[in-house]
Amino acid sequence: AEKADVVIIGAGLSGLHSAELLRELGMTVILLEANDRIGGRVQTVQTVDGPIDVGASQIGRSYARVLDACQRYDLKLISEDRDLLSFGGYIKGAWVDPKTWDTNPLNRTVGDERKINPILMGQAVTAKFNPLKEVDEWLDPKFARYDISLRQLMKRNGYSDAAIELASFSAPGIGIDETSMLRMWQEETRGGVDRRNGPPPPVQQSRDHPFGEANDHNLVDGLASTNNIVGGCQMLPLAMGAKLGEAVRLNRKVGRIEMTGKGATVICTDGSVVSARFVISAIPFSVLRKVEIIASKDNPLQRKAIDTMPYANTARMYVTVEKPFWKEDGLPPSFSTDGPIGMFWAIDNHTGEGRHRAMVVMVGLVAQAISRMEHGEAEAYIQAELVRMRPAAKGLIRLATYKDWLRDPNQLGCGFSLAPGQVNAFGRTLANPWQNLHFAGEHTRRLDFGMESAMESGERTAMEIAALV
Ligand SMILES: Cc1cc2nc3c(=O)[nH]c(=O)nc-3n(C[C@H](O)[C@H](O)[C@H](O)COP(=O)(O)OP(=O)(O)OC[C@H]3O[C@@H](n4cnc5c(N)ncnc54)[C@H](O)[C@@H]3O)c2cc1C
Repeated sequence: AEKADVVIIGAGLSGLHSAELLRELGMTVILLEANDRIGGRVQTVQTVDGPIDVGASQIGRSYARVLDACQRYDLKLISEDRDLLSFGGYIKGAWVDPKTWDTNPLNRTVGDERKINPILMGQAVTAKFNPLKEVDEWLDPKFARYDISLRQLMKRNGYSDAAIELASFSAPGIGIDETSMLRMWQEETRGGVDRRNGPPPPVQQSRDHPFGEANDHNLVDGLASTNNIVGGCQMLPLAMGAKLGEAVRLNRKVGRIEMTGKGATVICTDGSVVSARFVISAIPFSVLRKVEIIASKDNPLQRKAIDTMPYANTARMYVTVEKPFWKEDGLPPSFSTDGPIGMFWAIDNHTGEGRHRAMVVMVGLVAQAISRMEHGEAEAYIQAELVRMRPAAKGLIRLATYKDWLRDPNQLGCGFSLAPGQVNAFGRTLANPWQNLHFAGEHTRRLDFGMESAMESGERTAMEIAALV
């Protein structure tokens, strides 16, 4: 067996950051990566239309560690150019205008609910009842009673069945029954930090699209509210990996971890073996549950977390629209639907004419359903659905690339979730070490979100180990 002080499983941002910090502390590190590339959920695909980030791309002003790493590796940031054109809704087989929804006969909600944009019901209710002020409060037992679903929250607060039905297709998280409110509010409360770092309102207030995809483009200390890395986001893990050099081993899928109390042995599916004093699992629980973990002391609660933590999916089809078909049919360029393709995001090209970039964005239960189809079948189905709803789009949509994160065998999902009851059951302890096994990855976040949470967890595990040697 090869030997190192620390063996890290997974070369996503969390594993890479942990490795760079442990190396700075003088430890020997080996990083085992199942894939033939590093970066995990940071992936840039080269297409005929240029590089496209099919995973993470957006870097906020308060991404301290990510920004610091970009500076260290001399990566250039630019204000994101992905503002969305205005949104409509295709609900129950009809086009609805959010502005006149209040008086639309299809609107069966009651009282004040009638005024809520139907494509935003889930998000609006989630935001309205968020009791958290600080980024760590989602784990505070003081808020344990909110470890419930969005449906339960809406029922508790007297919402009509029609409002609950609408909320089910715009619920943040996996779905209206599947995700704990505390998990949803963690993300929302953390998002508030970025908003506080931006220019004062009303800069973004006039936008009529709902998904926080509008960049305010106002530079504060040289940063817009949303920034991208020039050349694609994968430039960051590539730079980190290049510095680690031969410590990163590609095509090494871990199949087994054996812990003895004094150390651990990690065995890959190709038969190669690495022994180390410490192991860091920097892979999602969706794939860790396929790894055999042998420990001299069992940890039933952690096993439960690894085995049952749900993962959300997103599938996205990135396309070029040859000419703006919305000028033909007079409907809003972007739209959200309660049907099987979720959302169509038309991206502003700043001229209003000619080619536009666009994305079909499937999240939640819609994304889980589309995953049952092979890529080719899914692409054809999505194109057909688009043309069914927007006949004017026929022949004008050209595929750039498609990515379904649930079908990626090294990811099996796009991001961690916690079901109602799971924050109280194991959410507060799942980042704790189990003998020599430490846990990094965005799913072990405490305060942060997105790429920054992966970096946060890499830093935490490096500090845990530094404190033990
Ligand atoms: C579509 C999408 C859009 C996103 N957009 C943003 C955004 O705009 N901004 C933002 O901040 N965040 C975004 N995120 C979130 C961000 O990408 C993640 O939080 C972050 O990259 C996770 O890093 P990680 O190290 O925790 O895990 P990962 O990146 O998943 O790394 C895990 C690694 O482990 C490897 N692995 C798996 N199994 C094994 C095994 N058995 N043996 C060895 N290796 C294994 C995998 O191949 C992978 O490389 C997005 C995510 C997705 C999917």
